[in-house]
Amino acid sequence: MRSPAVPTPIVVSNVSKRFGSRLAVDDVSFTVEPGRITGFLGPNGAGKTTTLRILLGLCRPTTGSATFGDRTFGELPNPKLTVGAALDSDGFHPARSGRDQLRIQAMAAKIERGRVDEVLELTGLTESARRPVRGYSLGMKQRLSLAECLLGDPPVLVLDEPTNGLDPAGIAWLRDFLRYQADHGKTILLSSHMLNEVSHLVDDVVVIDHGSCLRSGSMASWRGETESAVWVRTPSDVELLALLERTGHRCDVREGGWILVHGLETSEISGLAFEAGVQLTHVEPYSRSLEEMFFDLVGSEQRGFAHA
Ligand SMILES: Nc1ncnc2c1ncn2[C@@H]1O[C@H](COP(=O)(O)OP(=O)(O)OP(=O)(O)O)[C@@H](O)[C@H]1O
Repeated sequence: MRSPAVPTPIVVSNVSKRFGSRLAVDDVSFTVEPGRITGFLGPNGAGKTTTLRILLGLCRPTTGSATFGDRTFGELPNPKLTVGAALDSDGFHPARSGRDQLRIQAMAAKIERGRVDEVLELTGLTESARRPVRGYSLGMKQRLSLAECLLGDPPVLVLDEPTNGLDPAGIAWLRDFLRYQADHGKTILLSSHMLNEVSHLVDDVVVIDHGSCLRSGSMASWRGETESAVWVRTPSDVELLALLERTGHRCDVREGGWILVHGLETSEISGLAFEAGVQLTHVEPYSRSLEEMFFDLVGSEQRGFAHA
């Protein structure tokens, strides 16, 4: 019988990493809490992988420290029992079956054999477990990486770009899988440069760009700080635009007759239009995407990266 894993935060304190003249990570600090899914987000080259490599003991920080609880990766007696890490889902032996890959890993980490079938079940791979990995889709390889992470039932999961190559159904499966793990107390840190893709997966965000941490905290508080806006449609656009101008409200006219009104809630624009006798046929709250919130943070000159 395994004893339940002790909830373990990830603590990154003032980590910097210099490669020659390049400062890849610049004084980054954040904490990842147990029971939460935290997105480590930023464009290509922002410093995400370097930070994760430091956390996982694969690279030494120039300054600062990164720990699981109060221990660095190197200080953990059997790391697989504390942290499950997936940095690369393409490192499996193509001729070996998924089950054999996991058995070898389990043996090396002195984990009981029965756990292999449990993690195959948890990741939905039981049916394909005896087939060689060369026949697996990218999504199945991602699941096999997750299965490997779970072998030691660790309290912490660290996943580098886990949505890479997943179709919408795969992303939906990953969301439910991660939520289940977080609800069972695991600390989950996942990196991604596809901001909108992960916005529905994460509770908290750490945003990094050019090696510096720009923001850390909950998605909800970040959303709460962004300006409200409302989509409306009206058969009387001239009257509505005149009303908005009179009342000092900024708006954008978009395709299909939609008008985006800034700085108002749905009830406020409805009340304003009703009092002025302007009919509205549609009123919908506008929700800013994570990508747009990111650009608000760094300035619009960096818009290029999102489609890289
Ligand atoms: N071993 C290395 N030697 C020199 N420079 C490096 C090394 N590893 C990373 N870098 C540089 O450090 C910066 C940060 O790279 P890193 O891979 O951490 O970014 P990233 O956010 O993970 O990007 P991506 O989303 O593309 O994986 C980049 O400019 C990269 O070229």
